[in-house]
Amino acid sequence: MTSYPILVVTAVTAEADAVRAHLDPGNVLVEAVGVGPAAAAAGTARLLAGRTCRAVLSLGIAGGFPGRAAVGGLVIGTRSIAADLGAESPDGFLPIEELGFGTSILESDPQLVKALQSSLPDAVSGDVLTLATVTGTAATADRLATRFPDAVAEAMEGYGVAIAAAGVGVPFAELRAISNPIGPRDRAAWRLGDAFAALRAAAPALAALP
Ligand SMILES: O=C(O)c1cccc(C(=O)CC[C@H]2O[C@@H](n3cnc4c(=O)[nH]cnc43)[C@H](O)[C@@H]2O)c1
Repeated sequence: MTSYPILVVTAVTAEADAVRAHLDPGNVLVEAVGVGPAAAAAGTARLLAGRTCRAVLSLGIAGGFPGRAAVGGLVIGTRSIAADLGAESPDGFLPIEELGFGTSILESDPQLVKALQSSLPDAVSGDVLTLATVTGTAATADRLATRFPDAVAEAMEGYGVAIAAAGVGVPFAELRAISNPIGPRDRAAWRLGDAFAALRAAAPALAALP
């Protein structure tokens, strides 16, 4: 029986290389499409056009909410949420649901989540926020942590990949390795080596996905 490949979408080549080296290329296709939700959606849609895939994964590094996801650890996204898609108001942020323009929340496929959880038992599961701007102040981090009590991480692509996958009815999930805590910008504190090591270690779990 034909087994269609898994498509793994990353933002940058370094993320793609981290997992590609540990995978059977016939079974998993890994492509970097650029940083941010727009590049992620456009790149994923292009890769899915004229190709059948059994699942699509958004994969890469991310910021972790302190106390919820540790630097160097892995996060399995149960939902990918476009946290800045909506409108400001004097009474606070209004998500697109409240504006009547669709949904800012896309669920990961439960079977993919279950398979990842079973292959990666140390990973934390929870919501992963998608933002066009990396959080860089304690005030924004606190506001997001309050608005999204189940969020464990933020990155810049998951919702974009998910919307492209949903457009063609392909199961989606998000897997992230934490490179930095979410909070006041401190680029020197980013632990890219630890996060890339976690991505490399997670690669075999991708090949085992249903
Ligand atoms: O601020 C810098 O100097 C800088 C240099 C290189 C890369 C960056 C990024 O922001 C990379 C964004 C890239 O990584 C993901 N990511 C990692 N941590 C976070 C975060 O705390 N919040 C949002 N995104 C994050 C993201 O998915 C991008 O693909 C900055």
